[in-house]
Amino acid sequence: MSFVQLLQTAALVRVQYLETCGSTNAEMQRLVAATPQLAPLLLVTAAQTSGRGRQGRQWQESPGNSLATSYFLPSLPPGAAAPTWIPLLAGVALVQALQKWVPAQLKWPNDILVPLHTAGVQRQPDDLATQRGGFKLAGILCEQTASGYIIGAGINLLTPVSQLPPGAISLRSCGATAPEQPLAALADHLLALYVQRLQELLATATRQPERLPEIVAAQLATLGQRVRAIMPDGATVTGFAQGLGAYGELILQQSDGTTVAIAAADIEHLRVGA
Ligand SMILES: Nc1ncnc2c1ncn2[C@@H]1O[C@H](COP(=O)(O)OP(=O)(O)OP(=O)(O)O)[C@@H](O)[C@H]1O
Ligand SMILES: O=C(O)CCCC[C@@H]1SC[C@@H]2NC(=O)N[C@@H]21
Repeated sequence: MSFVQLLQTAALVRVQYLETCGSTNAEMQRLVAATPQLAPLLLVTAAQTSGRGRQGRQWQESPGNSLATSYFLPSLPPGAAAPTWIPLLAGVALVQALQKWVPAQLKWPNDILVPLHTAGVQRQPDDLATQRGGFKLAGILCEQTASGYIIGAGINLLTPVSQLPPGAISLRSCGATAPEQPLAALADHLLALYVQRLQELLATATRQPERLPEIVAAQLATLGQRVRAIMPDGATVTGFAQGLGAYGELILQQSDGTTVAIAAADIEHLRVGA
């Protein structure tokens, strides 16, 4: 029995595998619209053809080498953490699952990185990897619907370096998987670890929301760095990433000592002195 079948047997989540799909998040949106009372569900494909990132950006796939998945969370009950924590919790769950293979870290808000000088990595750092503070192995895209939240995750599993975009890495090109390991077994093992951890964290968000800042901060490579935040309107804020706010915002301390809470931005790591 596979790892994901074990999850299904324990009734943790229903899993639907798709041969191919444009975007698992878009497919989940269609399912949610057709079935308003949809229960938790995991959509999975290794052949996504038009994956999306934040702000209409593209998530590039290498069909047969990468994993795309979307988890539907119907709701968070009253008294639970704010939904702005969901993408960060998904990031933590995926980071902790990937740590079975590599020293994965979270970059606020939605990037999963492997540190630049990790042993075994078959790729030279480029500008994008340096700016992010690591090679991008996976990304999270959460979207809200009328009846819940869609938690999308894209992971580069076996993609050769030649097919990866600048600044990216795959588990295989980290030297973390045996060359003969098939994608299905790897994907299955990773998904089971991810979904289990995600459900634990969502339970914590419901019962002990006060614990979230500490849980997320423990995996967040962004904290303690000097960073530039580029806001959706293009404005920039530079500062020292000090901590997380009540809604999961990134708290930056500016050079004049004042702090600012960043709710949404692209984050660049700055070299000391920049
Ligand atoms: N398969 C992939 N592996 C790693 N990175 C990818 C892949 N496909 C696309 N990307 C990167 O992911 C980004 C997707 O945009 P999105 O805004 O969701 O990410 P972001 O986290 O905000 O951006 P960034 O990673 O540049 O900080 C693109 O900028 C692209 O560089
Ligand atoms: O760029 C990012 O960091 C976020 C990328 C998120 C990609 C995943 S793949 C599964 C799900 N479906 C999509 O269309 N996007 C997300």
